[in-house]
Amino acid sequence: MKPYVILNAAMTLDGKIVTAKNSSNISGEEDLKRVHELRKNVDAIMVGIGTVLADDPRLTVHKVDANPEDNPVRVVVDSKCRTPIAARITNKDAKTIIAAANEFKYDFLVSDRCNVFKQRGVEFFFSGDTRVDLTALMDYLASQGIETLMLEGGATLNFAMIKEGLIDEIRICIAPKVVGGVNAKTLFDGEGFDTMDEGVNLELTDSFSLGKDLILTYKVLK
Ligand SMILES: NC(=O)C1=CN([C@@H]2O[C@H](COP(=O)(O)OP(=O)(O)OC[C@H]3O[C@@H](n4cnc5c(N)ncnc54)[C@H](O)[C@@H]3O)[C@@H](O)[C@H]2O)C=CC1
Ligand SMILES: Nc1nc(O)c(N)c(N[C@@H]2O[C@H](COP(=O)(O)O)[C@@H](O)[C@H]2O)n1
Repeated sequence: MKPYVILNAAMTLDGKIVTAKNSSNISGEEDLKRVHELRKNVDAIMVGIGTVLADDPRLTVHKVDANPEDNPVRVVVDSKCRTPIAARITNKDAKTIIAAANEFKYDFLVSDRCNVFKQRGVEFFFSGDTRVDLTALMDYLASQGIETLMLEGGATLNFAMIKEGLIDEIRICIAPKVVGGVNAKTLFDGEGFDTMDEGVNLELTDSFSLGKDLILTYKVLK
């Protein structure tokens, strides 16, 4: 059992989702409104710990009209429980689940940080030995009533999710910009596949201009 997973991201024409110096304002205003309408229409939104540490995102609906109950559940994939106490995703604006790995479970559960998170209502899910078991996580989220999940990056988690066959749809905003840089993260990093034959095949289902950007929607072929 798993939620329907939509990966949404913004990238430059050369496939970069952030520069090597961590600059990531890619989407135009119109696209950000589209993203927040999508946030409003899913049950949960998930990012990797790399994104939390780099951006300190809110992961709420704050660029279009919304009520507090429109905020999706926030899920952070954080094997080693590195989420900072000051991270905005741990505030009370929405429910938050931190998914961590079993190796770090006992030390974390007795830590002061864990108590602070618990007081804020943050929940935890442990799976996998040293790294979060993403399939088990999807199964758990589905058991919690989460039917639709928006994956919002970053590069490492995106690849792990698609490699595990857990992404159903991809919505990409391509900004008319090129930034280059061998150290700038792309839409899918991770270890990559060795051959084109191993690559994940997609089917283009929609494409349209939005302000200065181009929006492409793909179904992931399984
Ligand atoms: N332009 C865009 O649409 C977006 C850009 N970003 C950018 O992406 C960057 C962050 O990307 P990354 O550093 O790649 O971090 P990430 O957000 O993909 O998190 C990766 C981390 O997740 C943890 N993790 C735990 N279990 C895992 C598993 N089973 N598989 C994979 N990872 C697992 C690991 O600690 C791993 O290092 C940021 O600079 C952010 O600005 C992030 C989201 C959207
Ligand atoms: N769709 C999109 N376009 C961009 O240009 C971006 N930089 C991102 N980044 C993602 O949005 C998160 C910020 O969320 P809040 O506004 O703080 O709620 C950021 O962490 C990335 O996941 N997305």
